[in-house]
Amino acid sequence: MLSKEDLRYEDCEETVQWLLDRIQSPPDIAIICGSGLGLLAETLSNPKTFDYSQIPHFPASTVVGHSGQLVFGTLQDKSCVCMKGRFHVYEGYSLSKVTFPIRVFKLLGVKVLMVTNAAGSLCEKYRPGDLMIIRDHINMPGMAALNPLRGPNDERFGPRFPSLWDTYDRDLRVTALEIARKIGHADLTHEGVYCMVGGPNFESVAEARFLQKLGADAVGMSTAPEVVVAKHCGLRVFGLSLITNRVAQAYEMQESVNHSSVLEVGKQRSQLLQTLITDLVRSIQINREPAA
Ligand SMILES: O=P(O)(O)O[C@@H]1C[C@H](O)[C@@H](CO)O1
Ligand code: HPA
Repeated sequence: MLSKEDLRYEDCEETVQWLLDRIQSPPDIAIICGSGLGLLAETLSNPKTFDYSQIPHFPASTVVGHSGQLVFGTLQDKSCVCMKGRFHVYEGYSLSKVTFPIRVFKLLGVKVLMVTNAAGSLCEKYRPGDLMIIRDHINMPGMAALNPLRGPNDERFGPRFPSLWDTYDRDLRVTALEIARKIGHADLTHEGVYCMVGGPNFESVAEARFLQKLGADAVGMSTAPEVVVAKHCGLRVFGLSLITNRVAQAYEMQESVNHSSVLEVGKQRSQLLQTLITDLVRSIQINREPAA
């Protein structure tokens, strides 16, 4: 049964119609800006911006560093939409709300979803300021039934039992690594496994050790639900983590992390992220089906 919190296909259609009435051309590519990474949205030309509070059924952003705006515009001649701020489960939102924008993007005609996030490093060789192209994820809440696909399945969005084996698009990952090499940042660009936890606390030492043993290279509090829903509805997905801190895996390690330091690293690396995403957008070929 759907709960009162769950948004339906018809709610999605309402939001899509509201947006279509106000934008010039529907987007082909959607970009979600993680904590402190909203400056990515400033790269769009001819921007048309909506506060989340204006958009029917959209939740509000409550986290510092997530300004709560949807920006439509052009990047490298591609029609794009940027989420300046995402929704997190720890804010108290249902997974249906957290992932609602993805379904809106799908119905708007988006083909490719690019997700960015801030994450802590569990891998010896990752340093704050490094980038991790997401190869795969571990959805900790999802594995414990906090999954955005829980409940009745609406086939208009996708199948009951989607497979996640090839979720993070191979061609986009390869191209992103090539771009990192070309712009001279191969040394700080890795490919790895992102693990989502519910947050909002940062990890205890025992939790960090556990996640590292599970095979996670970086840990954060978002992304997996958005990606599950994107894959469910057939979007190509690219994911990029900005490593903002090391996660202490020994009581002797003097690693302190807080949200301000996460945002600070985001600011320092925003130019690099913009360059990488912009070059990746340039490389994407969009095949729009001819109008009927
Ligand atoms: O939205 P993202 O996943 O980038 O935000 C990360 C996780 C928490 O929301 C916050 C912690 O500083 O950064
Ligand atoms: N843990 C969880 N989420 C995060 C971290 C972290 O260390 N850094 C940025 N987001």
